[in-house]
Amino acid sequence: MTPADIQQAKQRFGIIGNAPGLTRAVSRALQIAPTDLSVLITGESGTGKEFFPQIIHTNSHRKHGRYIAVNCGAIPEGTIDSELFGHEKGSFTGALSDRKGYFEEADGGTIFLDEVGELPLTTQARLLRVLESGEFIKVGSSKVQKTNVRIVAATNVNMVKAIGEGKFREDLFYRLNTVPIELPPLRDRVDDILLLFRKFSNDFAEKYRMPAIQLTDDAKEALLSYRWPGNIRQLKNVTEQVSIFETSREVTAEVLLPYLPSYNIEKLPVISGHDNKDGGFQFSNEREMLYQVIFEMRKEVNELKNIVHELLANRTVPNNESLKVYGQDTTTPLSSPNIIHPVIKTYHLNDNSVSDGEIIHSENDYEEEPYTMEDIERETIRKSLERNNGKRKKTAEELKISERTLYRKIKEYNLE
Ligand SMILES: Nc1ncnc2c1ncn2[C@@H]1O[C@H](COP(=O)(O)OP(=O)(O)OP(=O)(O)O)[C@@H](O)[C@H]1O
Repeated sequence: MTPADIQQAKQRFGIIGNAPGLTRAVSRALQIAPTDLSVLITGESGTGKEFFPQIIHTNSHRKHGRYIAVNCGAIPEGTIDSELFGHEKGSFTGALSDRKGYFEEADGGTIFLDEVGELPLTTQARLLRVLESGEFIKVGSSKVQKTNVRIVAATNVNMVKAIGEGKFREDLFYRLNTVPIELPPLRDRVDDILLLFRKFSNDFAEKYRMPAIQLTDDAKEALLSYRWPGNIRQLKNVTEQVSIFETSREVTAEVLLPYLPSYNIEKLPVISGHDNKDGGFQFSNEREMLYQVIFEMRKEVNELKNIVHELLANRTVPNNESLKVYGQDTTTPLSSPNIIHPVIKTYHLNDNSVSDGEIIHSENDYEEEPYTMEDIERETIRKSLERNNGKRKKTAEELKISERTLYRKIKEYNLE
C-alpha cells in the first residue's frame, strides 16, 4: 500500500490522525480488503473501529453488494437469532410472517458484527457454522440455506478473558480473528489529539454557527496529558460541550479542566480503568453518560432560570399551578459541572397565598424530595426514548452513549 493510497482512504472516510498505529491499521484494511478473509477489529471503546469494515467493504469486490452493520450488543438475546438468520412464520409468538435475516439479505456483500463479544453462546454456534460452510438455518425451520457473506467483526472486550470465562467460543474467536486489526487508544496517539480537537471544533463551529474554539497553550497541555478513557468519542463530546457552553472562544486550562473528568486521577498511569468486566470501558461509558446527564440538567436549569426571571420581570404568578423543577437547587452557582445536588422541588402556588402580581417566597409552599442519580439517569433515558419514538440508535446518539450501554440501562431500569 502506498502512502498516497492510505492518505486517500483516510480522506474519504474522514479519518484524522497520523499516528503509526492508525496508519498501520488503515494500510492493513486496504491490503486485506480484496480477499474474503474474516477480520476482527479490536480496540477500546471510541477508538474509531467503525471506519474499518467500511474501508474493507468499499475496497473489496463486494462493494456493489450490501453492507449491513449489526450492533450485537443492542439486540435482545431473545431476538438475535431471528434478526441474524431470519425466522419462519409461526416459529414463535409474534412471528406473523416469514422474515429474512441479515445473513440472507447481505448475500454477496459484507456484514459488520459490532460488539461481537456480546453474542449469546447459541448464536455463536450458528455464526461458526456460517463462517465454516456458509450454511445457516432460519429459526423454526429445518431447511439448510446457503449464503456468501464476508464477516468483519469488532469488539472492545478482552476476548481472551471472555474465552477463559466460557463466554466466548475459542474456535469462533480463531475463525473471526483470521486477520486481526488493532486500534491504539488515544493516549498512545498523543500527536493526533490536537489535530482531532481542531477538526471537531471546526465541525461544531459550522454546526452551531459560531467561531471555532481556540485553545491557549496551557489548555493544549491539559488535553495532551489527559488519559482519555473514552478515547476519540470522549474528545469529540468534550469539544462539543466546550463549544456550546463557553461564551469566550479562547479556552484556558482552567476553563477546560472541569470538562475532563478525574483529570488528576486519569493522568496517573496506574488507574487506567482496565479491570472491570468489559475490559474496563463500561465505567468510562457510564461516567460519560452521567456527565451528559449533568450537562442536560444544567441546560434545563438555565431554561428554568430564564422562565423565573421572566416571571419576576413581569411580576405575574400563575394561579393554581404546580411548577416542577427538575435538577439542581437553582440557587446553587453553576460554575462547575462536577458539583451537583439533585432534588425535585414542587412549588404549589395557591390562590390563598398570593394575590395577582405578587411573588411568594414561603418555605411552606414547596415540598422537597430527594432525587438519586439513578432516578435522574432513568428519567433522562425515558425522556430521550420518548423523544425518539423508542428508536434506540437515535436515543444512544442523543445521549452520546453506545447502544450496548443503552440496552443494558433499559433492561436495568425496566424501560422496555
Ligand atoms: N481518527 C478519527 N478521526 C475522526 N473521527 C474519529 C476518529 N476515530 C473515531 N472518530 C469518531 O469518534 C467516534 C467514535 O468512533 P467509533 O464509533 O468508530 O468508535 P468504536 O471504536 O466503534 O467504539 P465502540 O467500541 O464503543 O463502538 C465517532 O463519532 C467517530 O466518527
